[in-house]
Amino acid sequence: MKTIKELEITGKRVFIRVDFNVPMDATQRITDDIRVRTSLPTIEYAVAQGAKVILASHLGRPKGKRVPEMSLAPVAKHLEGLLGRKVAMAPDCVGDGAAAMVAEMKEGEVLLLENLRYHDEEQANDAAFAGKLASLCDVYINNAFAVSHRVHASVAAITEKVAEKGAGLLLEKEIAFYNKAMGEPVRPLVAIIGGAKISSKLGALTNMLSVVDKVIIGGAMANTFLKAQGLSVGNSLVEDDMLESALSVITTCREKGIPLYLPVDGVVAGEFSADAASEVVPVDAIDDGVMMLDIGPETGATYAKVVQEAKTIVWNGPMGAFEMAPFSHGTLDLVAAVAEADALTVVGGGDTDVALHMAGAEDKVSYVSTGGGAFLTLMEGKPLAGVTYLEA
Ligand SMILES: Nc1ncnc2c1ncn2[C@@H]1O[C@H](COP(=O)(O)OP(=O)(O)OP(=O)(O)O)[C@@H](O)[C@H]1O
Ligand SMILES: O=C(O)[C@H](O)COP(=O)(O)O
Repeated sequence: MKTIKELEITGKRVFIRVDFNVPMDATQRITDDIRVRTSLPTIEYAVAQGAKVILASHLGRPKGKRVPEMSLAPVAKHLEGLLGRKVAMAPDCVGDGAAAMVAEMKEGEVLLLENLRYHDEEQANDAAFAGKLASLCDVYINNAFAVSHRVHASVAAITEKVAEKGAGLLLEKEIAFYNKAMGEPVRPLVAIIGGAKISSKLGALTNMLSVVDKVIIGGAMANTFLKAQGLSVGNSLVEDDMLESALSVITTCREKGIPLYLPVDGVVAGEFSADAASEVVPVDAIDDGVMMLDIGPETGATYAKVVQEAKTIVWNGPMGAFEMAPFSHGTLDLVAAVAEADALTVVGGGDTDVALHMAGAEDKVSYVSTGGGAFLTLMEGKPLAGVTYLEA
């Protein structure tokens, strides 16, 4: 896979697929701009090289309709502030309007196309649609790591329609950090897996077991592991159809001699609410009427110790329902431990990133991935479609 720096882009129309799928509040104010900021080095490089920079992204899931709340116009404004230069906004990503704006571009100018997913053909990986996008440019760059697990027109089919293609600096960096952590890890390598469901992370968990030295489990997925071991977890979120899978992970760890850390205590409450009265109980004393919403302090202390001894850490998924203050300690304390660890630390997953931000620790880990599903795909040991198409 070539990178943007290996391609001749001066004076050329360079189409950069970015992932500006950013969270916005009801007034369309961007509430977290990490995906925009991490795109800047590639955009600035292309501008400095005198390319005509055409940016394209999706935002949300408008299902082929022009949903005004999912317009990228607010992102163009925001990007303008970050870049310190004008960012023109095209009325659509294909069609005469976009083509006319591209035709008038001068070297070093930046244009953002409107939401790719206003067209069904984007997610259908439609070849004709990809051809229309490709007709806007001379060079295609994929810098959209977070959507590179999707076989969509602007990620996949377009690569077959352009003369020159390559990776942007963000895509390159994401892959490099992940490969450094998982490909040639300084050991011990510790995987921390949390979040809501085992079902969404079983593939990642299973794949990680062939590489990691220790595994820490937290979040709601720990409940299923505890239940699989015969413990009563009350009303806690459990995936009953995953009990067998949880047991098989436990067995594999035992056979391979991989320590698997599960909670020994937890913070429980009668309801999923920030105002609910909560208490700490051992995991073998969870009453019928309550649910476990965070790991407890004893568990947190053990997890912190494992993290402190690690030389490489890969983390996806929070330890509890951290959005609510009474259940945030497990996750935030672990963020603090990971931040202090003398280790290569790679963190991925939307909610895990939010927790890092809450703790103000995003600069204290080696790398924060911009991907959720894409990061998980790497953890599953699967190739990223976007990368495969760039290499073909
Ligand atoms: N014990 C628990 N009971 C119920 N919900 C929990 C529990 N622990 C964590 N959660 C919830 O799990 C969610 C995060 O899980 P998820 O697997 O989506 O994390 P992620 O991989 O970091 O994020 P994303 O899926 O956005 O990339 C949070 O909303 C959190 O409240
Ligand atoms: O937010 C993400 O994970 C990416 O932008 C991909 O979005 P999608 O899950 O809607 O394809």
